[in-house]
Amino acid sequence: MNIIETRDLHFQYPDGTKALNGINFMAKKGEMIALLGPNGAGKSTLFLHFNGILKPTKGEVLIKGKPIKYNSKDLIEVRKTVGIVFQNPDDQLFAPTVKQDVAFGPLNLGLSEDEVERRVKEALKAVGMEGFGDKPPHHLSGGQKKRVAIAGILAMEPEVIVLDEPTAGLDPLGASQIMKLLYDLNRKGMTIIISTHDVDLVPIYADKVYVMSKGQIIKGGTPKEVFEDVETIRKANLRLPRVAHLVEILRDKDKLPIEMGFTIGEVRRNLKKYLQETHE
Ligand SMILES: Nc1ncnc2c1ncn2[C@@H]1O[C@H](COP(=O)(O)OP(=O)(O)OP(=O)(O)O)[C@@H](O)[C@H]1O
Repeated sequence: MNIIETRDLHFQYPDGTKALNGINFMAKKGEMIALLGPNGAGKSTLFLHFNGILKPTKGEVLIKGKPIKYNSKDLIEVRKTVGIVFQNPDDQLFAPTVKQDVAFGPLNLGLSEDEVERRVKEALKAVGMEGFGDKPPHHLSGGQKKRVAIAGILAMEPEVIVLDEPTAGLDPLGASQIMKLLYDLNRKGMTIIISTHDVDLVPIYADKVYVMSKGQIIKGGTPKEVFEDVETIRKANLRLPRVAHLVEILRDKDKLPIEMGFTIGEVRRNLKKYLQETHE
């Protein structure tokens, strides 16, 4: 069963902007999905439908097979299942201290103080922000705010975590730490959906990739299936992972028949294979 599904989803903003034009999106339990697309493609708008913050103009959103009903009781249940980390952490952080911010969601779930404390501690540790609990969020750097925003959602222990550009604004080490954390959570069974412009990270972590352009999904599949369709990738103002671009150049310009790959590991294997074959 799909844990999140949209059927023929359309959305128009009050000013008339048609941001989504017939989206059929599917996330199965336990998948790690990356949504790619240029600025303004509709990624954030789609995400805001996943926990009922926005209501479709047409079409429907199903959580665990049930259409969202948009009454407050139903929305509480939906938000227990699906947690969203917004693109801009300033939209998410508002409490006087980091600790209070991360505790806000769990407290609203009516959990005991001990349980809230445990979750806050664990979530801050997971994002590498233990020791920052007493700081006001507005004194943190952009990347630190992002981590705290992620901790706030982790502390809710949702079944699905949706992150709008989780690595944007993070330094390279911070970005790989966050991706590694999401990967570990995914291995433990959590469904993870991210939007990103970081095409180098996608083939390493994602099971499934969707490409959006102008409010539509123009391609979906495994990273291999998606990145092999170079025409669609370039049409959506995206690029190949750099390591794949290198293979493309070696094949096209240098006429070396190296098998395509999308991660450093894959390309390394393919290069070694090629070198072994030519030296036999
Ligand atoms: N509140 C709003 N009112 C009107 N139009 C909006 C609003 N928010 C977004 N839009 C428009 O909807 C379209 C989709 O925007 P959205 O933010 O979903 O794109 P995105 O793919 O997340 O882009 P980015 O990669 O830049 O974050 C754009 O044309 C945008 O200008």
